[in-house]
Amino acid sequence: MSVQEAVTTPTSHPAVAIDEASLTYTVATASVQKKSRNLLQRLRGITGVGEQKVEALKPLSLVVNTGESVGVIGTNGSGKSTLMKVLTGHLPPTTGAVYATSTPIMLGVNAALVKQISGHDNITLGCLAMGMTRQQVEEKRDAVIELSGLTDNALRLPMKAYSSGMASRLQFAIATSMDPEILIIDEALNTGDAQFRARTASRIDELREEAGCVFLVSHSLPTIREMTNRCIWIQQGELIMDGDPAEVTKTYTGYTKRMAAKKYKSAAEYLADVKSTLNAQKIIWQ
Ligand SMILES: Nc1ncnc2c1ncn2[C@@H]1O[C@H](COP(=O)(O)OP(=O)(O)OP(=O)(O)O)[C@@H](O)[C@H]1O
Repeated sequence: MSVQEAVTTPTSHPAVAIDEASLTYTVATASVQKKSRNLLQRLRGITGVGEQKVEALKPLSLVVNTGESVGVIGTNGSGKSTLMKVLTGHLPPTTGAVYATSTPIMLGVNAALVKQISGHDNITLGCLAMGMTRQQVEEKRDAVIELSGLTDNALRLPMKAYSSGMASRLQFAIATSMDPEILIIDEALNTGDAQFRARTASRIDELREEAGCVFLVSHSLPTIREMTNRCIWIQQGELIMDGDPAEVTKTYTGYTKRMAAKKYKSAAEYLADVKSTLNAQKIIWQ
């Protein structure tokens, strides 16, 4: 769907428009004399520093509307995180552009929480860091605590005493306390237990209802099916499929099964077949 179409459809309001965005990393590499055979010789033979380009994301266009929660799937190294970093503005696209109605907030496993201070203090710090006033932090505190599901005792402990699941819960609760219009969750949910997953699912629903839009990057296909209403499959930096989560995850499994069985030729043909049916979005500005 184009932005033009999206705008003219009464029920769709684009929250994010990715217009032919691509990303190529530049990596510094050591230049080595060709004759070197073993590691030591190769190290001795280093003649200088070169550069290597990694095309992590090929030009990709996508429009996501408010109220959509989009699952992002793809095998390791397929470009999912890179796309999310381009969305949040952490990485400027090499070509193309990204437009969003507000700054997308990334909730990732590495989001900044301070291990040495208590959960309570992390709530204060995290909320202040997201731009809340002290008064807003106090207004939100109970809701954050409730969503985290952590006891007062746990919240008094320094975060270094938390399990990874407990840390994820708190991180999720802090990050979503802002009611961000566009929220990106990168793998953060996989460490939670069933009870927490149910809470996050209902919080994601709330965000969607509050006219937000959510991107969820995950290798857990049940999580994607449970929590999203649209799914995109990225492979080798390209958009392969975009549609209903049940259908996309099923098709994707067809690919991963071939890869796991080392049927590489068949997997490549399957991928090309699926991609050929993609109705690629093109953004037309009015
Ligand atoms: N900082 C970087 N410098 C150079 N290349 C990078 C960098 N980060 C990622 N890449 C490369 O870009 C490609 C896409 O990586 P990306 O992290 O986006 O994949 P991903 O789909 O998120 O993978 P995973 O599921 O393993 O997290 C890979 O080939 C990777 O090696």
